[in-house]
Amino acid sequence: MTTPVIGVLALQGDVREHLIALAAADAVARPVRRPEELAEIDALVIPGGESTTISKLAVLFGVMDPLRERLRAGMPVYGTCAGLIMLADKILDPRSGQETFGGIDMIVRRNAFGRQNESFEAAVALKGVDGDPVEGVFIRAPWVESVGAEVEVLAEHDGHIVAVRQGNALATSFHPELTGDHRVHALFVDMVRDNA
Ligand SMILES: NC(=O)CC[C@H](N)C(=O)O
Repeated sequence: MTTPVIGVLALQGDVREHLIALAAADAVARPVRRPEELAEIDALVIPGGESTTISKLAVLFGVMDPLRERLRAGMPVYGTCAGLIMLADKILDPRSGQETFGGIDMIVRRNAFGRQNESFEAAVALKGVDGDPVEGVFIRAPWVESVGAEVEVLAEHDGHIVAVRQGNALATSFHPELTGDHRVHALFVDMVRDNA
């Protein structure tokens, strides 16, 4: 495959940081928010932000269904934080009307770490990333309450699942795009190349 073209869903959230991290990991990165733009990418990142807002805007911009279709067809996807929530087949505590794209057979709890600690950083050993643990930046982060048989758990923090993979879908509760360490994005770009 030539250099993969990876979109960053640009409805809301930290889009710019993902564009920078993907470019550093040798992908062509571009913001996408319209169904026609979705058709032109090899893979997609769903950024952190606010999952209820992303859900509403996805419906408004007409990308909810086209994106679900592409995910069902196996397009590689990586979601961070709110993006992880958007990839969950089920949310434990959804706001009314909140929908997800789905794609990972898991149940997530929103703002799960929030009660103890709104935001924090912790070293996270992530399967698939060699060397030092990654710096996990958790911002009102969800955790994964439970996963189905097809889901591989890649990392835990304090006994809670914070990174998973199912087929071509990768998700982390934390934000590697905010750290300047591009190893997780490089892992995703490798997934995209393997898929080609
Ligand atoms: N940093 C984040 O993406 C926070 C996620 C946010 N708490 C949500 O529920 O969408």
